[in-house]
Amino acid sequence: MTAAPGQPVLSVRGLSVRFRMRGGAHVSAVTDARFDLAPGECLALVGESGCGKSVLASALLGLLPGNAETAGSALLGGSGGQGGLDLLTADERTLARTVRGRRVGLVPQSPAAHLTPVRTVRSQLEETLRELTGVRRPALRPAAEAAAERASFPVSHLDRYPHQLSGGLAQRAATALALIGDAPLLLADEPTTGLDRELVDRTVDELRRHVGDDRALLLITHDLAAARRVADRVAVMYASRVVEIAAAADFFGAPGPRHPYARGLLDALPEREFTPIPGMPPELSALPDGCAFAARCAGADETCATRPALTSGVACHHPVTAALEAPRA
Ligand SMILES: Nc1ncnc2c1ncn2[C@@H]1O[C@H](COP(=O)(O)OP(=O)(O)OP(=O)(O)O)[C@@H](O)[C@H]1O
Repeated sequence: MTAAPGQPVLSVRGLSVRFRMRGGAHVSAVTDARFDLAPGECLALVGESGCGKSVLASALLGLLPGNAETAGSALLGGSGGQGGLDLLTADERTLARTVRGRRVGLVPQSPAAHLTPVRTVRSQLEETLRELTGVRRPALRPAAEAAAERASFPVSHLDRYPHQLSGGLAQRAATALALIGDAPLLLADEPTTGLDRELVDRTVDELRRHVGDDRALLLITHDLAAARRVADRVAVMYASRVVEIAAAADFFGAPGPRHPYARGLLDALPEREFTPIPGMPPELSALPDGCAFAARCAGADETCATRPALTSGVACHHPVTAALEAPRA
């Protein structure tokens, strides 16, 4: 099922996730996230470890643990009530039968943990094909081979077990599984963890190749080079909030990021200034009322004691503008 014409594949509004902890405490893992994902688009969600990226992905798949409380909406295949399914309120039966694999394909962080260790790749592809597409023998074998080829997984390796695969091939096997249902939304949660640079590039190029007229990719990563390589837009998360959303060309080129945290992220890259952002992110159980980045920000002043809204794509009371800073390399 694809999005209606002119509709986003995914429309996230005010999505918040917080975890109930012992003693009445709460961890706010995602706060008021809002973004759309258009057909044919790749949105990279970037940010430091622990900022809430994976929790957001789990919310979209209905895979949050029992101590999670959610608010807002995440409409799949429509918005404004026009045929969209709200992933936050859908029941488990709907999610299991019609969403996971069929409308949202997950490319996991760790294929080694995602693939069943005691079954060959062929058997896992065939099972997923049976389940999602209804293909039966004798068509199953050629269908599994076609599914492998689609993700550039060598057919000659189909009878191998996951532990017999390199990291790159395991990732391709996981991608092949994710593509079987032809889901309009591909959700890749840190799909390049543990891969070397060349394999990272190959993996994200591969994922990008599957973003077509009807399909969008949400790429969750802390690898800014990977985001730069394939994303159309970049959403930067800090301490549970999306603090900037920008076109990738603007973000990585000129004028560059406008939020001080996002600029700090880029400046920390070895190929840029290699300067770490001072300090640490706040505890998600004790977020300040105002800007969560203020304690680490050289430009903070009294206005930062109030929380900035995400206006014009940036949540900062005084975002850096092109007029203030020279374009970056
Ligand atoms: N079940 C839970 N109960 C309480 N806190 C949780 C739970 N699951 C996740 N968290 C917290 O939510 C926060 C966000 O975690 P998340 O895994 O989304 O971060 P991330 O940005 O994906 O980081 P990484 O890149 O390391 O995966 C973390 O502080 C984490 O400890």
